Amino acid sequence: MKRLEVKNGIYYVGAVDWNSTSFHGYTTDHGATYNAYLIIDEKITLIDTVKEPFAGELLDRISEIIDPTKIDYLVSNHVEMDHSGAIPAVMEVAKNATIVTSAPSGLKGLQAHYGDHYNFMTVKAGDTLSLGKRSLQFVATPMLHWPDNMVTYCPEEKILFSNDAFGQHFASNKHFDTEVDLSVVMQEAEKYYANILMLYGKQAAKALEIVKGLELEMIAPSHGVIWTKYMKDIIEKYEYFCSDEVEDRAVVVFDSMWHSTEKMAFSIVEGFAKKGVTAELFDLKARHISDVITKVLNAKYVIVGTSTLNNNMLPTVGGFLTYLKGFAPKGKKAFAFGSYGWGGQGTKLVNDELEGMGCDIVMEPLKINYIPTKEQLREIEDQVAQIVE
Ligand SMILES: Cc1cc2nc3c(=O)[nH]c(=O)nc-3n(C[C@H](O)[C@H](O)[C@H](O)COP(=O)(O)O)c2cc1C
Repeated sequence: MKRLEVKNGIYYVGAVDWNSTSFHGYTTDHGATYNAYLIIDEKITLIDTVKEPFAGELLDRISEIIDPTKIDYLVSNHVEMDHSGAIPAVMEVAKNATIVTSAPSGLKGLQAHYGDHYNFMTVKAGDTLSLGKRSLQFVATPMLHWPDNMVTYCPEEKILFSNDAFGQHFASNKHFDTEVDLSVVMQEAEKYYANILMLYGKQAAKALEIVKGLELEMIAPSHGVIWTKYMKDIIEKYEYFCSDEVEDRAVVVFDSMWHSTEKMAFSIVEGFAKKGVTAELFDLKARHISDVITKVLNAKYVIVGTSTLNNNMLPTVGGFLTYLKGFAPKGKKAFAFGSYGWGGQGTKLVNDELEGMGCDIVMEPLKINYIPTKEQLREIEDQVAQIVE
């Protein structure tokens, strides 16, 4: 195995999950990595671990550098199992190691996952741990995206171990931002932010202020590539993601049994086009909700369509709305649309859901009985064009 020294005496010892296609339900089209870092100093320190099935790869990478029994500290920035899953395997080997975690949530979370039989040291915001020549400073980032989250800064090396922040699901045997296709990595960073962090925009903005106050040469997240040359770019992206700024852009998302609602969706896209507004169409039979949510981030309009099935909306649309609601999309401009046969309850239910989650309803539900005619479709285009500001 190649030893990858990312900075003086600091090594990448993570794992590449080439075959990952789903990360707790979010699609990972470019695979994933679980990054861990080993610091060689008077105190040998491991920053985070990997998902449990990759414990062997982690220990093999560590063994290329030192005997893993010599690990003194294991810093757990986040309890979630993609970073903590290999803690038992590491502790089995490094019997004298101390796990460094946030108080109280990190400690409680790790004990609930792995028991209380390890040596633990709890740290809080501003605490410093000396490793010898280097030190680690801990920065609490609660609810980014669990209560226990923290990031770890090494001032002597000007490196931030940022855990989930600035991460991307992107498998590669190249680990720096300068070595990969940056456009793909940036898209994956956006998808990661949208699906994992979007709900916590306020906390993200606060954490960004702290990060901007640090002297930095490198940001080493626990997923994807390490930021060096493009550090400023990803920080600027994050500032934008967590801002209230919206693009004059619409996301039109729907499902349809016999294409009637689909025809309406096409006309809605055309209606936006008439006013020069970019609108993207997502058929929930073909597109995954994690991709749709990525587009919802910073979009002005979310338009949701369903036909009526058994007095209800289509189940895929219900699933999407449940996911959307979790992100509290307050203030997005929205309306419901769809075809129906008799009762036509589907669109009203979608409308009520959108309203209930705080969207700004800009039009009564657009409903068409069975198959829309050409005239009706033209009318839909005009109605949509009228609501565009
Ligand atoms: C299994 C089934 C159940 C349906 N249930 C209802 C219903 O409860 N109420 C209603 O208004 N229409 C109902 N419809 C009619 C559809 O909503 C209607 O055919 C509509 O045009 C389909 O639009 P779509 O092609 O976009 O799916 C049902 C259709 C099917 C196939």
